[in-house]
Amino acid sequence: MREGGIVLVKHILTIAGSDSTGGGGFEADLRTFQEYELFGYSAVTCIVTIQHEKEVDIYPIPTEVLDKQLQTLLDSSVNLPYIKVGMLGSLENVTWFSQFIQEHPNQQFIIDPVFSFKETGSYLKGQTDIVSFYQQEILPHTFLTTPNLLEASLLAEMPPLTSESEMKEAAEKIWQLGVQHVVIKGGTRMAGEEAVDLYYDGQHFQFFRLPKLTTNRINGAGCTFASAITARLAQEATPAVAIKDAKEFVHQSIQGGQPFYQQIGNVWQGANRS
Ligand SMILES: Nc1ncnc2c1ncn2[C@@H]1O[C@H](COP(=O)(O)OP(=O)(O)O)[C@@H](O)[C@H]1O
Ligand SMILES: Cc1ncc(COP(=O)(O)O)c(C=O)c1O
Repeated sequence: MREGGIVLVKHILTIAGSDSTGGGGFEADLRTFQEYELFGYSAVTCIVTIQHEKEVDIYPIPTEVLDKQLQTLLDSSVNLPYIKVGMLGSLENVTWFSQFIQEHPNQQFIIDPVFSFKETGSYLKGQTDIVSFYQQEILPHTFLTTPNLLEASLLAEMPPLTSESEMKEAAEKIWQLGVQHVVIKGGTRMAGEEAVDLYYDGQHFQFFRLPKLTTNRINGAGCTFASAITARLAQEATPAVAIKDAKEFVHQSIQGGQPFYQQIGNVWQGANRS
């Protein structure tokens, strides 16, 4: 759309934490939105720092500050129909968000339930309560969710998922919580040569497969995948098309990943520029 001589772009919001390593969090989301030529906004939920490659500290933003960020954005004249949500960072923030999502029935929420860290394999504090808030209060109001294999087993209350049939069973259980579209990321955690993701809309299963890349530059892959899906939805793609495009986008971003630590590096969204 044009206004005078100016091209007007679509606007999109992420509610997410800051990843001080630069790879994940709202930093990844905004870089992704930019590649899709969308005007990205962020409301910051927490700041994550990592010392000596293993000590993860999460500094949650107080809920009143979260409220004020969202008021600033949602009171404006811009339209933000699609909102991506990443790490909320504390049980207080998860509780706050449960209320927020229910008060905004006209927005479509894409929820990436971030419960654990790839860098260290550690989990968020208060994990059991956090998972039950997602199950009972958040997912029933969610348009699309993108758990990884670990998060899917927690949400579906199943043992670790090791096969495509278990992914299907978990997707059905998560869908029964009330979310409209479920995407389970098999990623590298699933055995085999392919990075397999599963989409379920309550009726049909669809697998998305691409070759597994041999690289450790994968920090931010989950955030990039969910924000690319949100970007394509904002551009009016169907969920199946949005997932297919996002899968190719994150694949390119992993392939063009940049070094950070010796053990793990960061995905680079700019690798999608031809
Ligand atoms: N090594 C890899 N090669 C190709 N695709 C990958 C690789 N690792 C992850 N992916 C893909 O990246 C996306 C994010 O997955 P994953 O890294 O499992 O998420 P999370 O960051 O939430 O744990 C998925 O589409 C997954 O299949
Ligand atoms: C704030 C924040 N959100 C999300 C993530 C998850 O990143 P990924 O996309 O690798 O799952 C991280 C990882 O460090 C993070 O710090």
